[in-house]
Amino acid sequence: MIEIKEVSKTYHQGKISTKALSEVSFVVNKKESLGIVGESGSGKSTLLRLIQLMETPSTGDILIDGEPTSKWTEKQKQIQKRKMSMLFQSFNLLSNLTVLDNVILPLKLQQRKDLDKALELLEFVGLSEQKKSYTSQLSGGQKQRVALARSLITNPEILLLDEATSALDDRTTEEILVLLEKVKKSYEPTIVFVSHDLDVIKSSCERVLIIEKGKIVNETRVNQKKVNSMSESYSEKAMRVLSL
Ligand SMILES: Nc1ncnc2c1ncn2[C@@H]1O[C@H](COP(=O)(O)OP(=O)(O)OP(=O)(O)O)[C@@H](O)[C@H]1O
Repeated sequence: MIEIKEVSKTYHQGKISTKALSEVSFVVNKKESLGIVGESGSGKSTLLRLIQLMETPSTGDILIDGEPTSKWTEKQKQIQKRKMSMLFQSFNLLSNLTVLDNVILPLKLQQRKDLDKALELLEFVGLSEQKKSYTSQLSGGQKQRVALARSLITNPEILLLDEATSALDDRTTEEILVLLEKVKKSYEPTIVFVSHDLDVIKSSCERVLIIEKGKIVNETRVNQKKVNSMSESYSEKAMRVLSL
């Protein structure tokens, strides 16, 4: 369980201070999918970076399984970071590496190698045939599939998604959301999904926090609609959404 306890974050740039988060408190339960929605600049990415232990709160603390991370050594933080993976809007793939090498990269950085696992994950995301391609040859949806496979190679307990579908069109977004459901069933990670896209969050999260100007202003359980099957055509989706 992750507990965000009265966390504030202020950035200082010269004489300018920006309060990105203001006394934010909430928990993320093990294996749940928590959505965080809010407009641009509301503090969503800051929250993810804090959970990821890439930044530290100005005040307050982040507790992981009951332990305050502010008291952790760098080594303890490093161990926790390895239990988390992040998916970005911009995919963050290396264009000079093949699809397979991109997937295996997080293991290589830890001086480990597991080719079978990488191949299994490429199969899981439906990209076995592209394993030798360079990522520049792939579509946006395919790139995010590679990024998803790469994020799973370290068996993360926590998957953090920062606007992970925001660069994709509607159809491709649906495909990634279907894949995310498969990830949930097969790997049961804890998911924190940050997005400004309400439809995406509604499709993929059970519980949602609404953030505004650095404060959590509301929390709701999602009346979950089923993720649409991949067979729904663009025009069917358009009719469904537009006729609501
Ligand atoms: N490294 C930084 N230095 C200075 N200010 C920052 C930094 N990171 C974020 N901010 C500021 O903190 C506030 C919250 O930013 P944050 O990126 O967390 O919001 P967001 O909801 O993720 O927005 P977006 O959806 O546009 O990425 C903004 O006012 C932003 O300008």
